[in-house]
Amino acid sequence: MILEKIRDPEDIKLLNSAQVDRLCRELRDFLVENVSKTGGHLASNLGVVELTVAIHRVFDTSKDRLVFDVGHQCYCHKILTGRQSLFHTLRQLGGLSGFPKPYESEHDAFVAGHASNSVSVALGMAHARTLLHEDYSVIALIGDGAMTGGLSFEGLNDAGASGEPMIVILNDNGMSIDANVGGLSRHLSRLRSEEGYNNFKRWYKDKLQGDSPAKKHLYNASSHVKHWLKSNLLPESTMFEKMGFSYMGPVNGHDVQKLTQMLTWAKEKNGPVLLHVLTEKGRGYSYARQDPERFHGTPPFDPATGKPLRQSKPSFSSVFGEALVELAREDNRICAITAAMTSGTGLSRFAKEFPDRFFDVGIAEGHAVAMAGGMAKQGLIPVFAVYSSFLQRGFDMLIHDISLDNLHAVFCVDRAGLVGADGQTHHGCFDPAFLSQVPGMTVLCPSSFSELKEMLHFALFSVTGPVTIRYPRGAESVYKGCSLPVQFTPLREGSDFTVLTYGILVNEALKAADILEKSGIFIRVLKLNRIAPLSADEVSAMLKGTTRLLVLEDCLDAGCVGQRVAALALEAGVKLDKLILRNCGSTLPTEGSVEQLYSSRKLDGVGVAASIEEALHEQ
Ligand SMILES: Cc1ncc(C[n+]2csc(CCOP(=O)(O)OP(=O)(O)O)c2C)c(N)n1
Ligand SMILES: CC(=O)[C@@H](O)[C@H](O)COP(=O)(O)O
Ligand SMILES: [Mg+2]
Repeated sequence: MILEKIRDPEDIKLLNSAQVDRLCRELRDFLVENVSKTGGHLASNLGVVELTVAIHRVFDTSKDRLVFDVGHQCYCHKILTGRQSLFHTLRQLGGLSGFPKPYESEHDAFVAGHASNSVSVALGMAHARTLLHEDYSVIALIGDGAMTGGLSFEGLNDAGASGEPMIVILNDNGMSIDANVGGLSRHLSRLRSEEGYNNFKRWYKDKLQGDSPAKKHLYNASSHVKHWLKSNLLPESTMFEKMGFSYMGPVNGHDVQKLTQMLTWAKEKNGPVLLHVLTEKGRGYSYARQDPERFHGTPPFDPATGKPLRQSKPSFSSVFGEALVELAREDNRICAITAAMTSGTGLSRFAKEFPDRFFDVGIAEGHAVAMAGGMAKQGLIPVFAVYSSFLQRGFDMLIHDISLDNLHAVFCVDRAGLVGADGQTHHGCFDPAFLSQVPGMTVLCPSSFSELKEMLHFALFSVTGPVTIRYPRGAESVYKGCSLPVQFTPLREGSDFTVLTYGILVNEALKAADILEKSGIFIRVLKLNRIAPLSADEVSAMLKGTTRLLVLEDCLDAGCVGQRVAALALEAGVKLDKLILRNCGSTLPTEGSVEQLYSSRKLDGVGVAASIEEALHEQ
């Protein structure tokens, strides 16, 4: 085994070409074997095996700065930079992160998880190197999907003009999570045809050049075809050159030798270079190659069949998607928008049934929000389904392009709260605070599938201004009730303590009530159905009879609902003897199962019950 012997990435530079080929094969086997157990972003990593090896043959990532975009394709890099023996802990509590983390290794130059920032970060590093008179290379590795994000254009625009020596490696596999979309994607596929053209030219010369009169005749007669192909299929110059980059490629991203040569040239250039690399997502594992979307982020699976080990259950996303299709059949003003997350947000069926009313805008959340504003203004009912942490990108547009004109756009905020294995960059821990700050925004929080459906109907047809429905990753739990969107619903009565919560955490509050009941402690469980707007009168009505309160949430503390409830209670003259704000605190949890993370932050039934018992003993 060659892979086992790679203790340091410098070892890769010593391998001969046969050993490099073997290393690539072993890396693929290692990825499939491990990710089949842990789950993770398999297809993207299988696609960058040769590219990662070539990068390590040319650069020293302990000093040269390799900035991953999104970072879901960093597994080979982690394996080759001293983390092979820990790889079985990937995406688990206390284990390796699935994304680059500088705290894990000096080889991880920068945090990643959200798309399209790598060129900006790399340019910042290049400026630092120049101003501090240091000597190292800076490389941004960005996919064709991530390049659809507006932020990457801002970075390219600035970097191209800056003249700073840096390399942007564009890993073009034609795929985002789903097929890539938009004008850039079309430009890239035209550039890709250059590789096809070069291959054709080689074949053409090979076959038709020679001394025989027949070959000469055929060569002359057909050369106009070659010229036509060149002038009609290939662009005159690339957008990257126009922005100030030296463009190199496209190059076969599975040929380590060619890649090594190109990277060496790029390293020597004294200015910004864009190296266009063509790769195949899922390469080397037939199930992933045939269905790269399914293997983009996969749960554990059987490597022999490619089948997931557990059957997938209905989720809030799938229930939302089905419900939206039903409603869209009734009302043709309803449109669905996704920012490159069609399947993740449950919109695949909508996309098939209503292609004209379905908009995949690429990884462009800010644009999606502003576009929803335009649609709403002109009479449509836009529904933007988006993961909570990615909507952070659209905060300004929520205020400027939606709220200021009180437009009726619907935001279906998926992955709200803790998401589990993706960790810090993906937890939806900010939206309760930032959505509640948007003037005029209604924020609804279903705790069950039936409630989600009810609230979707209410949001589409009964709310006039902007409205959000926030729901978690995965399935509903024990609570399957349905409260119409009234402000709050008491789920359990008791006078010793009140637990106020919303969304999926009602299940933990109910568990706490069961645990405490066994010790003769009876708590009131209040379920908030709408966390914004919230008034002093509503809080006063909610807390009638309550003197001891615990507010349970899966977001960060600053700006959480508990803080608002406390302030409004004070304003309303509600006197509380005891107040516990139980949330994620001021730091984002890392990776782990949602249950483990709840437990680590005492957000689970056991933790809540223990806190209440402790508080009662103190009194
Ligand atoms: C701001 C933001 N929006 C959405 C995502 C979700 N996301 C992660 S990877 C990905 C597709 C990236 O495609 P590409 O960069 O081409 O990489 P590939 O998977 O093809 O290797 C998307 C949409 C994200 N990480 N960040
Ligand atoms: C890398 C990335 O941002 C996405 O692929 C994310 O991991 C998807 O997560 P879900 O599994 O929750 O859809
Ligand atoms: Mg891609």
